[in-house]
Amino acid sequence: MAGTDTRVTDEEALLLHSSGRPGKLEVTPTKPMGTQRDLSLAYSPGVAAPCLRIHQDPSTAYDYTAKGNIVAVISNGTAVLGLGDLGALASKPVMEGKAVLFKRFADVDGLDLEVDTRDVDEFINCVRFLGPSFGGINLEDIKAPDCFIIEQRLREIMDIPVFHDDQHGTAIIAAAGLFNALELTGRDIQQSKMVINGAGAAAIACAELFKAMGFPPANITLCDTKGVVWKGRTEGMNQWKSAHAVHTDARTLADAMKGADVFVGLSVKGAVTPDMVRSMAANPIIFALANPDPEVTPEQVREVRGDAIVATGRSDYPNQVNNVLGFPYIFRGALDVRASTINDAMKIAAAKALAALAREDVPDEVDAAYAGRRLRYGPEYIIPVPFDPRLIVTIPAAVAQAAMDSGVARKPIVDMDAYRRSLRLRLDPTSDSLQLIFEKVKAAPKRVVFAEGEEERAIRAAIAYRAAGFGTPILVAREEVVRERMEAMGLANLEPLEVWNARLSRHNERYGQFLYQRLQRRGHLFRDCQRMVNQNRNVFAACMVASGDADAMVTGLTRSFSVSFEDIERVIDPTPGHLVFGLSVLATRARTVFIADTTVHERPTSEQLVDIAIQAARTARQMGHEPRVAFLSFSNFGQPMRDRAAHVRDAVALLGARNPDFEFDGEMSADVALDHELMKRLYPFCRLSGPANVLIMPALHAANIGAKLLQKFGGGTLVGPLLIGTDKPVQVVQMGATANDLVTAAVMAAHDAMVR
Ligand SMILES: NC(=O)C1=CN([C@@H]2O[C@H](COP(=O)(O)OP(=O)(O)OC[C@H]3O[C@@H](n4cnc5c(N)ncnc54)[C@H](OP(=O)(O)O)[C@@H]3O)[C@@H](O)[C@H]2O)C=CC1
Ligand SMILES: CC(=O)C(=O)O
Ligand SMILES: [Mg+2]
Repeated sequence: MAGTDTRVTDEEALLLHSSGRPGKLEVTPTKPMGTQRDLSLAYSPGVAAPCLRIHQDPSTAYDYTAKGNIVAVISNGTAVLGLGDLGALASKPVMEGKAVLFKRFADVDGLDLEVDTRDVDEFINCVRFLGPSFGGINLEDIKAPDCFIIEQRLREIMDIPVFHDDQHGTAIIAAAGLFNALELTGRDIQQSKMVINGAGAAAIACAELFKAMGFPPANITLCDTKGVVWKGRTEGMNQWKSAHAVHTDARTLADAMKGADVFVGLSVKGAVTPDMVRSMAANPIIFALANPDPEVTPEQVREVRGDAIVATGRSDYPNQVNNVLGFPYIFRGALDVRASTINDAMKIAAAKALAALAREDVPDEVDAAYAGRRLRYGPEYIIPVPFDPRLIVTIPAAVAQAAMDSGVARKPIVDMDAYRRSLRLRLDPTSDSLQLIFEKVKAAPKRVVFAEGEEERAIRAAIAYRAAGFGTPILVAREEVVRERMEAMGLANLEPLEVWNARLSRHNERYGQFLYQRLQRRGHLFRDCQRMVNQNRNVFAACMVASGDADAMVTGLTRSFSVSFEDIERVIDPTPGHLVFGLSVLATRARTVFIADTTVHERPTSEQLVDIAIQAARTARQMGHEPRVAFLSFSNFGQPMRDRAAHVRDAVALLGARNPDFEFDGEMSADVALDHELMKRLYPFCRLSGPANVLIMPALHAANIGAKLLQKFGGGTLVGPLLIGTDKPVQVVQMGATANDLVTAAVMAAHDAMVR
């Protein structure tokens, strides 16, 4: 079973919770608190101003306080996962967990509140007065039927969204998974028979949503601790169970499971036996969702049924049907439009968006987060995984749109595209610095050739490039190989990609002549050139770009940088008067920094450093960053005066003589370059008006090591190294690049083609 190596022991979990600062979260200020003035502004006397504003107009609380981004996770601990009534205090680890999931996946500030009462009225009275503090209320792990009464009453009396996660979050995710599982097993929802074990919060909400999706009410049988919930039963009943009672002769779970198409467990560990599984219909769908241990394990199912689609609520098996896929994003969308409630339209929109996302190609980053499992729509992947970065864009946008369409949005979004961009930015700081370029390329799409067109990553990148509207991707490949790969990836139904076969292309004669003109005095015969065009895909792709058949090219997946670059150099020269070098872009939430030369010149001379600085500054500006260039060294402005820093000092002087139109200075150490306060204090004469954002390194090893250290410890994302200075747009990715990296490189190459 995939993923078993991700199992954890109790000891490991206890150690995690107790190590360092106990628990899982802390509060971080968002405003500076370093000086007396900071205190005067943020606290007394300054804080009086927003208080008075809010008093005059309560809606401004969303502008002057954190209210609009805080969701309270509230429980009384009466149904903690499937562990039962552990009480308020013992539920705190789960509630802290939900709070951090809010933050991690949707940038919502979750705050856990454990309310120590089992009395429904006391609980409601406690929560109802907390409304001013929060943008929304996420009720969690409150047992049925109390949870139904609590949620209903709080929804009536509070003016912010109140959402019982175990009911609706679970139902939304289960509905999305079920929708796909039915499709994969070729079932008609109208003809399918389902058994739900459990008749509590999660089970009742699931039954309701499944019926709303089209499941015939008579085909869903609920079971609880007393067995089947049948019409006429009196023991252990309540009005919510009665609403789902069915006419049936079945009295036990085992009776009900015979011939059932779908089983949904929302009860307790081990409630289902292998015999029950054996008695189900062909290709059964089994959602054993009790946490932390399912009603029946996937291993137990496999022993008796090889034809089942199995889902659990856990992270360590395939098909995790868990409300973590819902509540962060549903609240994100609801908060962003200041929805007064979370209604059925918003829930259904979330379920549909989740189901649709599972059918799309999965980015490599997501596979990597799951120990390299290749996630592909099918029986072992019916629902997106929690670490899928597309969720933060797709689900809140669908929820926000549904809130607007159904009239509960108090602050509708005017520009949905801008909203989607802002969502992406919440979790991915690079998206901001690259966004400008992405938008420009979409406005002027380009033909980009992917030289290694038979590689799966290249095919997926080409599909993504086209789907995003960046232009036309061209694969250098054999058509039949691309077709086979797309079939194997489950993408055969897509419109075919443009493929150029280097061996058979009618352009080969022309490319061969072109190459011969360039290489005849470098020891190459015409037939050598023709062979290179036929056999070397980098050469062929470069010829396409050189002769205008494509606007730009990307390569690098299968050969090292130097080998790929050598191929390209045969066809494409440096831009006259320019140097070819590597520029790495490190983007963090706080800043974007350009670092050069990270690939080509091992020990650049002063003159080369100057050229690198000028070209790096130009690229930074093209990417929307006003350059502040620092020439880095181990010394600062001649202290200590050592020979090794001399070529850097000379470069600063040489650049000064060329009177560039950007700020620059040096030599200086990295800490001074990046900390403007320190720079002003120690070197008030320094010409940079802010922290440097273009770092010119003294040598290749320092550049390469520095960029990677920054990425590792700075927590940002490294883009590139981008190849700068070639006469035609070319990008060479690193061999370990993902399909996503390749798309970024293709867009950078397309952008390069645009700005020339
Ligand atoms: N994967 C996910 O995302 C989620 C999973 N869950 C899981 O669902 C389960 C129920 O949670 P929740 O609805 O909040 O809790 P509730 O306390 O509201 O409901 C529990 C239900 O389970 C029934 N039950 C308990 N033991 C058995 C048994 N041996 N056989 C049949 N039914 C039984 C109870 O029956 P009775 O009414 O007779 O007492 C009750 O109807 C938990 O295991 C929880 O972890 C919940 C939310 C999300
Ligand atoms: C996942 C969840 O909320 C539960 O098991 O209760
Ligand atoms: Mg729960």
